[in-house]
Formats: sequence, C-alpha cells, structure tokens
Amino acid sequence: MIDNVRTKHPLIHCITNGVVQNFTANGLLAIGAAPVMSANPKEVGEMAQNAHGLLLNTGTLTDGQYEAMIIAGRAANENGTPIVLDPVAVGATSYRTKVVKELLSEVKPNLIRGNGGEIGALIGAHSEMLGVEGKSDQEPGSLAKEAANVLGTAICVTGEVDAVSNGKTTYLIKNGHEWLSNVVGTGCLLGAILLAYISSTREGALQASAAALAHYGLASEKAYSLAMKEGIGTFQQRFLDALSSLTDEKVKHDTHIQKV
Ligand SMILES: Nc1ncnc2c1ncn2[C@@H]1O[C@H](COP(=O)(O)OP(=O)(O)O)[C@@H](O)[C@H]1O
Ligand SMILES: Cc1ncsc1CCOP(=O)(O)O
Ligand SMILES: [Mg+2]
Repeated sequence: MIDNVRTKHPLIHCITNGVVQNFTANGLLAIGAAPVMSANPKEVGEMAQNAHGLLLNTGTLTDGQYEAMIIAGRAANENGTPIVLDPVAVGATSYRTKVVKELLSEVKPNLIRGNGGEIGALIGAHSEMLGVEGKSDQEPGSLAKEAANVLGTAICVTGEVDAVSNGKTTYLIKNGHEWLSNVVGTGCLLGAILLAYISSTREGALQASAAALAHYGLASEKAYSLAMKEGIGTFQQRFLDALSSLTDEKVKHDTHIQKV
C-alpha cells in the first residue's frame, strides 16, 4: 500500500495546529504525499475541492480556523473527498469538547484519530486529559469499536497498542516505539499519514488505516534501533528517513496486525 501512496502522490490539505505544521509537511513528503497547509476561510473551500484528502486538527484551534474547517469540510463531504479528524485535546477544556461536537454535527469525517483520552472524551466515557496528553482505562480495541458505533465513523485509538475499528471489524497494531511520545507532533503527523493512505487506496478506511499504522510503527522501531545511543533529536530525523525508505515487502514481513 505504500506503493499506492507513492504512485498517487495525493494532495493532503491540512488545517492543523501551529506546533506541528512543518513536521506534518515533511512527514507527508517522506511517504510520497503532497502537503498543503491552508486555513484561510476565503480559500479553503477551493483548496479542499482540489485536494485528495482533508485533515482537520484542533490542536491550536482559533475561531477563524473553525470557520475554515466547516467550509472545507462541507466541500470535501460534497466531493466525496476523505476527511480525517484529529480532535487534539478534546476533553481538556469544556470549549474544545463543545466545539468538536459542533464540528461533528456539520462535517462527517471518514476517520477520527486520537489517543485513548481524546476518544473516550468524545463519547463521554471515563478518560483523563492533561493538555494534549490523554489516557483511558479501556482497552484500545474495545474503545475504538464502541466509539465507531456511537459516532458512526471509523475510529483509530493510538497508544502503546493502536486500534482501528469500523464498529464491526477491529484491528490491533502492535508495532511502534515509546520514543514517539517524546517527539511532539507524532500523533498529528499520524493523522495526516492515515489520510494519505485512505485517499490512495480503494481498500476502505479500515484496511488503509491498519497498513498506515503498521508502516508508522515499523518506521519508529527502525529509527529507535539507529538512534538509541544518541537521543530523541536523532530519533526524529531517523524516523523521517525510515518513513521514506520502508517498502511494502518489509512492512508485510515485520508487522503485528491482529484482527479481533
Ligand atoms: N508507549 C508507546 N509505545 C509504542 N508506541 C507508542 C506509545 N505511545 C504512543 N505510541 C505511538 O505514538 C504515536 C502517536 O500516538 P499517541 O501518543 O497516542 O498520540 P498523541 O500524540 O496524539 O497523544 C502512535 O504511532 C502510537 O502508536
Ligand atoms: C503541544 C501541542 N499543543 C497544542 S497542539 C500540540 C501538538 C500536539 O501534537 P501531538 O498530539 O501529535 O503530540
Ligand atoms: Mg495528539
């Protein structure tokens, strides 16, 4: 499936937070996608119409960005362009919880990706949020499945084990390395990469997401093996290298994807 992304070179329109713009753009380029960051309400409708995927990330949400998300989201929905929502820090403040729920009443994403705390908060399950960090007591697979049924869209819950579910079928992906948590933006970049996979394959959001999660996790394992003596600065660089150099064959060979 990496080959599909590299062949299609999908344009991924990102309305995302100010912390991760550069990392997200470089990560998308590394896997063979084409990033464009645009959050001006005056142009996002047109940009979303020309894009192959739209990323909505609420990390540093402003009123103008929210307006842009509604305009771009409607344009993408009308065109059948896939949308991934990363509801960063939902549950951390009552404003974010309210605004993300409002967004979901206007725009229908094809996938929502968040950590356990964020996905738990979205469905009113018990979870803990501290700024952008979150956790849930629930197993990621059961949380993803429950949230997919409640919200009516595919859900990806990330953490030590990642899960993606459409409410019926759930995949658990056990690749990955904990150092990803020490580099800001690795959750946000993952949302963009999930979208690049979804917009480049005909397999549907579930299969595409499982492949993207395996690719991402394996890249972090490779990066750790090369950077463990140096530290997380080197890890971040090696991670971008590994995202760009992994092959479908290698991913197929070394992944831990379990269907439950
Ligand atoms: N303890 C861990 N072990 C391995 N991988 C992890 C761990 N924690 C997070 N990850 C990975 O880090 C990436 C970002 O996930 P996460 O930290 O849950 O997102 P966020 O940064 O939005 O909270 C995912 O690829 C996830 O698999
Ligand atoms: C630190 C921070 N604050 C607002 S958005 C953001 C980035 C969060 O990125 P990630 O969830 O991918 O670590
Ligand atoms: Mg996040």
